[in-house]
Amino acid sequence: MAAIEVVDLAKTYGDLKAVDGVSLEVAEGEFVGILGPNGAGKTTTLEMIEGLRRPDGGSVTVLGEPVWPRNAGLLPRMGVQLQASSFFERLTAREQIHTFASMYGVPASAADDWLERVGLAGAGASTDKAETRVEDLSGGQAQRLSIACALVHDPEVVFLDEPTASLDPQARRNLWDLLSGLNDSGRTVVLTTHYMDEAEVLCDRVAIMDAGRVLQVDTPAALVRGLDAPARITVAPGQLDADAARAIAGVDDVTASVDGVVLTTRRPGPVLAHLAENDVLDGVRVQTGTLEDVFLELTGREYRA
Ligand SMILES: Nc1ncnc2c1ncn2[C@@H]1O[C@H](COP(=O)(O)OP(=O)(O)OP(=O)(O)O)[C@@H](O)[C@H]1O
Repeated sequence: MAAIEVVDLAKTYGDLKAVDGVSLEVAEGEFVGILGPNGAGKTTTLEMIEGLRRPDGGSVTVLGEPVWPRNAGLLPRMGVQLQASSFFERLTAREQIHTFASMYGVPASAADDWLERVGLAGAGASTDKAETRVEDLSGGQAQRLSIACALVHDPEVVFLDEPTASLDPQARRNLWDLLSGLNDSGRTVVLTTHYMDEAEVLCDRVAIMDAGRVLQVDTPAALVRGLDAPARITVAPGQLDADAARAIAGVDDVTASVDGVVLTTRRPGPVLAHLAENDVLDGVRVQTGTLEDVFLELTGREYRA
């Protein structure tokens, strides 16, 4: 049985089709990302899957049960982190998560364990923030706390809405370590993100969303493999002149840049072999397609998060 089954989901605001026929199946234990630019419809989709917004059309089941009308029986089995994390004011981090724990009948010791697991308390934490008020936490610390609060009742399915939005690159990477461990114990995780690299690093499969529709769903590697995009091979400066590069069989285009000579080719194998034979392989950089290229191919537009 799929952990999550979304069929032809739709939501309209006035004239705007915010979600326009989205279907998606998530297997148990899978980590799936919904990736798209601002306004693509990710949050609306996620909140309908969570049972927080009423769909205008289509259906959602989580763990085999319909999420709408509001299904209170599912709440203990789901962990939900909303995009704007809201906390109880003036509580410390520890009081905050204890409050969440008590709502689910979870012992305070389990809540303390979660503070440690997300690095906000205990010997492993670089800075112990358990007794810090939530409004005095940094953005990254607040995100860690809100994820811990969403997980404190050990849900089977976890939903995260842009968990690393507005964090600096270092804090994002720290949070990735935490998130990548989330489904180790078989939890199903669905997150939304507008960061391509995040989707690529964390997710088993990625649903690329734009203008209310899911354009393609697959593993990041398969999405990129399906591209009809050439490889770009950059040879370090001073090793190869542009005319010699143009003469290499399989090279479609050559441009000079400050990084060296850039060869565009759909047959990187023979071109690299030629460079090796001519002893100019040192410092060569090969770039293949990225999820940005996939988005460009699917929509005809550059990806702008
Ligand atoms: N309650 C609402 N009333 C009217 N329009 C809405 C409402 N919620 C969302 N929208 C619109 O629906 C579209 C999709 O919004 P949504 O928040 O789902 O996108 P998103 O992909 O999550 O974007 P972001 O990355 O900016 O959060 C946007 O154009 C948004 O302005």
